Parts: sequence; C-alpha cells; structure tokens
Amino acid sequence: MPKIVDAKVIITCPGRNFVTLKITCDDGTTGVGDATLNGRELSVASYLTDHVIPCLIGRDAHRIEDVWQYLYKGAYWRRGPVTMTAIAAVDMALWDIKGKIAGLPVYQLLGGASREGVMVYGHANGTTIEDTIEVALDYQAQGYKAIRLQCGVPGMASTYGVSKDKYFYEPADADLPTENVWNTAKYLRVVPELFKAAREALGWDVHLLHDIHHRLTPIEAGRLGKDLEPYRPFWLEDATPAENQEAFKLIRQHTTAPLAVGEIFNSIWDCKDLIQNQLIDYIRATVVHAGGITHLRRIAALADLYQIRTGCHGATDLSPVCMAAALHFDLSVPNFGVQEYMRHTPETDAVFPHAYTFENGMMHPGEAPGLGVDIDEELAAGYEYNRAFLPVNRLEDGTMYNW
Ligand SMILES: O=C(O)[C@@H](O)[C@@H](O)[C@H](O)[C@H](O)CO
Ligand SMILES: [Mg+2]
Repeated sequence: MPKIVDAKVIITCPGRNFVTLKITCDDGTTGVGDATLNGRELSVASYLTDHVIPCLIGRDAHRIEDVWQYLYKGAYWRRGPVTMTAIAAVDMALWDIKGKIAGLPVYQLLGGASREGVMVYGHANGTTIEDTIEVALDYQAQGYKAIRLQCGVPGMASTYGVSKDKYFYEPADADLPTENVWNTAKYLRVVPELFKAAREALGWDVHLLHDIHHRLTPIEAGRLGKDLEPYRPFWLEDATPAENQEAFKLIRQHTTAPLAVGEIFNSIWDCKDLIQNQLIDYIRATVVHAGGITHLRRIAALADLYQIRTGCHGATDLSPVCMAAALHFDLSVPNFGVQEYMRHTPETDAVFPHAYTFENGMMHPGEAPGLGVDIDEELAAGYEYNRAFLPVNRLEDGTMYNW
C-alpha cells in the first residue's frame, strides 16, 4: 500500500493567492489538492500544517474514505469553510495519487464518462449594458453555450461581478477590505434591461445566467425572477443569503426562474433542506470548499433524487487544481448541469500545468493519470503571498450589508 511519508502546504501568488497541498508516498507518487479560501488563505494553510498533516503521515493513501471520515469526525469541531477546505485538499490529493497508481484519469475511477464534454459558462461583464453585451457576443463567438451577465448599476460606483478587466475578475483587491456601496432599487431596475438587450443581441440559443450574489430579500428576488421570466434565465444565483434555507420557499411562490445556490456551502447539511424541498434547481457546491470529490459526490447523489443538477463554482480564486478535479467530477456525475469557468491568467496557468482543455464552449479533464494537474514548485516559489481581502458592502446610509 502507498504510505504517506510527507505532505506540505505551498502558498503562491501569481496575481492572486493560492494554497496547494502536496502529498508524497513512499513509492514517490505525489498528489495535489487545492486549499484556497479567498481572503482566508492562511487559516486553511495553518489548519493543514498544524492540525492535519501530522495525522496523515504513515497512513495508507488508498484509504480515501477512511481518511475523510477520520479528518471529519476526528476534528470534533465539524464543518465550516476552513475545516472542509482543508479536508477537500487532502481528498483531491488522494484521488490524484490513486489515479496515478492505477494509471487512470480520476473520472474513470468515478464510474467513467457520462458525457462527451463539460459545458462551461463564461463571465461577460461591463460598466454599461452595451459594454456587457459586447463582451457576451465575444464569448458567443468563442463558442460558449452559456454566458453569465453582470453589468454596472447607474448611480452606483461599483457592483458585484464588474471589473476593470472584462475577462479576469478578481474581487479580493486590497490589503484591507474595500468598502462597496449598494442600492437594491437601482439594481432591480437595470437587470431586466440587461437581459432584454441580451436576448435581442444574442438570441435564444445561448444560456444566460446571472449572479445576484446574496443581495436581495426573498420577496425582492421573487420580483426580479418574475421580471426576468420573459428572457428565460438559465439560473439566478445566490438570490438571497442561504443561511435560512426556508427563505427560498417565498421566492418559489413568485417565480419559475431557476435558482442556483451553494458556492459558499461546505457540507451536505448546508443544502439538505433546499434539495429535499426542491427549493433550488442547481447546487453550486465545489470540490475545494465542500470537502472534496468524496463529499461532493454525496451532495450530487442527494440532489439527483430531486432532479437538481450540479453547477459547480469555478471562479479564478479556485485554483487550476480545483478546476481539474471539478472537470473529472463533472464528466462523470449523472446529474451534471454546468461548470463555471473563469479563465485563470497565463501566469497562474504556468504555475499549475494541466491537461484540461477548452474547445467550443466545452471542457474536458484530459486522459492523464490522476487529476492531470501539478504545481511547478520553482515557479510558485517566485510569487510571495500577498494579503488580499474580499470587499465589504454597505447600503448608502452606511448599514453593513451582504457583499
Ligand atoms: O459566482 C461566482 O463566481 C462568484 O460568486 C465569485 O466570484 C465569488 O464572489 C468569489 O469566488 C469569492 O471569492
Ligand atoms: Mg457566485
């Protein structure tokens, strides 16, 4: 059996911070796992270094399920983004090792391909509706079958999802949290206009998505969903903060717009009621923040009972290691919906050489044994950690709000 003899945490910052766990076995096989938690990277690095790695040394790397249960139940303090991101990194690395030793890409170990490729969605954003449509047309020309639309809000200095750079969106933009300002009424006026213009420019053969980013009350989300129904949104994401899973009942009473939630969920318990009461249509939990491939498969299996599909988070603050693992999961899971794909910069891609490919709106993890991704430690060492916080958000009167 491949015994774990070493494990280390690599922190690198090729334009943004990434945390990677690398596990080494006595036969020399190594595996990598993404452990990046945007704005809280060092918490996960410490959890791994100080509390997880000492317990890994000497264990059988093939015992993925037992290691998962050991790290989950053995922590006593269960769940939470830091704990579950650390467990996810170990899980990804062990699947990587198992695939390499078996000489198979991880998707083959998960039951093989259930489809020819993974449909992904890109991010079209712009200060104005016109700017956003222009970028969306470019994504359509690149072959994307699904495009997320986020535009600026007249009268607001900034809003979620709109960046200076139209193709690379990194919200963690300062050494201390940037203060954003929010006005729901202004936002609710512009989004229906955006979707109307998008359907006129892009037609009906492309999926259009939108991320509300936790900023509406349930009834406001019901209002927006109703306003967007004529434009057939593929989904409305994070319509309202999901700590109260019941809140989605109120949204469901008012709109048939499909709902997607879950990128900030870290376990099946966060989404169990949403799934069992069919309050959502897509579950966005990810490999890196929801306990790895092992746990995400359980979430997807529960969702499948209720015809809910996967729509994994895939922002640039999830590293190429997570993207590779996600694509193996996406290729195999029966109730796949769509995969978010915010391209990484060439700088990041150079640090994380990978086998996955993009072509004509679809992605594939490749046939390399394991996850088909690695970290170039020499290159990584050249990028010092650079503290960066996600912004905070306030209403115009100064009231703290959801970012
Ligand atoms: O759907 C998304 O991709 C967003 O919600 C993310 O950009 C999110 O804001 C970041 O991943 C937070 O780090
Ligand atoms: Mg989101």
